[in-house]
Amino acid sequence: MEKIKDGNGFGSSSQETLEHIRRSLKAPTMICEGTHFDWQIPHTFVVFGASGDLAKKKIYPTLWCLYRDNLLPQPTKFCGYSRSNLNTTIVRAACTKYMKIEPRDQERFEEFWKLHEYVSGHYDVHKDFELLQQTLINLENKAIANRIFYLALPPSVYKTVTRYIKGICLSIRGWNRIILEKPFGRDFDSSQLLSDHLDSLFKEEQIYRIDHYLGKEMVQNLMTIRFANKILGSTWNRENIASVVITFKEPFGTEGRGGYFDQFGIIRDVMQNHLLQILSLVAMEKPVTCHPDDIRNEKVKVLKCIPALTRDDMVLGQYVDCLESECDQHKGYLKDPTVPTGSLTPTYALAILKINNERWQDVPFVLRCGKALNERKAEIRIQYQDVPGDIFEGNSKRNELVIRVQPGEALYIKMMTKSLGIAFDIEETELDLTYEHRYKGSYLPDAYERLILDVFIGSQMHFVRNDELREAWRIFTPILHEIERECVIPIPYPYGSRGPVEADLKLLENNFKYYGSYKWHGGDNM
Ligand SMILES: NC(=O)C1=CN([C@@H]2O[C@H](COP(=O)(O)OP(=O)(O)OC[C@H]3O[C@@H](n4cnc5c(N)ncnc54)[C@H](OP(=O)(O)O)[C@@H]3O)[C@@H](O)[C@H]2O)C=CC1
Ligand SMILES: O=C1O[C@H](COP(=O)(O)O)[C@@H](O)[C@H](O)[C@H]1O
Repeated sequence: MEKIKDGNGFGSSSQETLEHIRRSLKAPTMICEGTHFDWQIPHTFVVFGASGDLAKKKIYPTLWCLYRDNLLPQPTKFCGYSRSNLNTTIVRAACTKYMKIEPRDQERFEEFWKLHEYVSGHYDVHKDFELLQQTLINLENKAIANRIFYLALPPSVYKTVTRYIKGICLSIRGWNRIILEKPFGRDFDSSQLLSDHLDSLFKEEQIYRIDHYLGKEMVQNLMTIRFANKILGSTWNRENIASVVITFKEPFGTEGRGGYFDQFGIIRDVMQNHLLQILSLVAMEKPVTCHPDDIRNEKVKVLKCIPALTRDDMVLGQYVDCLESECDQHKGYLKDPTVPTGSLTPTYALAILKINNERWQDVPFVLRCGKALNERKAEIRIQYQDVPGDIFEGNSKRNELVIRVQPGEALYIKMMTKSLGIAFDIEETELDLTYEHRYKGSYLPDAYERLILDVFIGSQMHFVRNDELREAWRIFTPILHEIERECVIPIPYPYGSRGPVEADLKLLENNFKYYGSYKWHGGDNM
């Protein structure tokens, strides 16, 4: 029996990579303890919320890519479910523009849609779930099948839908797995209620809480960068590192989706999940093995060392009109007609987190995220301390290790070298690993492709465990409640700017030095 690593091991050239994955998957494999991937057993993938945005933009296109690349068990069939009176033809028409279909794939694309069914039903009507169950049984030709249920739904219906899945729609002789999208609650208590509810229906190993940042190449890379490199591993501590800044920036605002965003705000939307997940991978201790539970145990341990945030740790912002006088497109958050009048919801947040353990005591971990900023960027910036006893007249600048998550995956180390030529000056340069150059022409699977494949495989390495979630809410709930209770007014920042100036001051106070002198000569990194 071949043993493959949890996760997916994507590598060099796309063709080679796909071949490798296929070979590994086709052998009946033991993925992690107690989990089999049975290539030949029929699987059924049920998409709840099939009429929605997420389903058409992400889930169906991902299923298509996995099917096209022959990565799914055979046969895998698909069933959409939502309240709208649709059919497969209509679902297909809605999704097609988000799918990449080369002329050579046309035949396969037709085959893909022949494997689909659609059921129209309510989320709280018993007989509609009976109809779904009957449709699934027919789709599976009454054979043994494993089932995956993807809840691409608003959390308000999670409880009823999961109850009906459990009561009516489970596969009797195969396994059943449930994928849930964030938000997993609004705060500690609501998240706990949801968790208790899910616990009463399913085992933790059946529940896959998706945080799609855990499916991104450079986020998955963090474990390797840290634990397979002596040169980095030995400096990864408070003796060498001054501060860590984890950033998420988007160059667009809510653009008509303000109704949804306003209920959550940027802290719940991005910081409490994506950025905190990255932090835990950057800061955790080395796990005993690469087993998903060993990794998640370490993530929980480090989160437990972080005290709940307070007002002093935060800077909050909300975007207003773009400053350019002729710009009438980039209007302030409050001018989005879907945003409630006078909303105080932050669209920008910076938080300083402290980790009270031997490795990180006194090293600020800065999480920053915002909408309607000057660029699209997600990165991890590890800033090293000043060189002690500098002999270069104070001209040495701090080293930085930057892990660029997107766009343009890269890892670079900013360092000082002698300037070229006869002079003995020093200058800033970089050791640069830009993926586009190093892995030219390679196929980088989308985060959802990796994560959905992981669910088929049964690997929970890149999914959020219940206790991680509890710790995340413990850190953020008091400050979220305080912001709401005290109607904290966010600092205005112009659409297209870098966010509130106060955020840069906070960085400065927290041992992050910005020199403004570094020049990148590598061209466009987008
Ligand atoms: N392989 C590659 O693709 C490489 C690309 N590059 C590119 O070179 C460019 C510059 O490199 P970079 O590492 O960002 O170096 P910089 O020195 O320009 O920026 C360093 C950090 O300082 C922040 N910053 C900018 N202005 C201020 C300010 N006034 N106060 C406090 N902080 C500030 C930036 O964040 P922010 O503006 O987000 O707040 C950034 O996090 C980037 O576009 C980078 O992507 C560099 C090396 C390799
Ligand atoms: O979860 C979310 O993430 C997206 C950004 O995802 P990305 O993969 O495009 O970086 C963000 O736009 C959205 O508000 C948030 O809910």
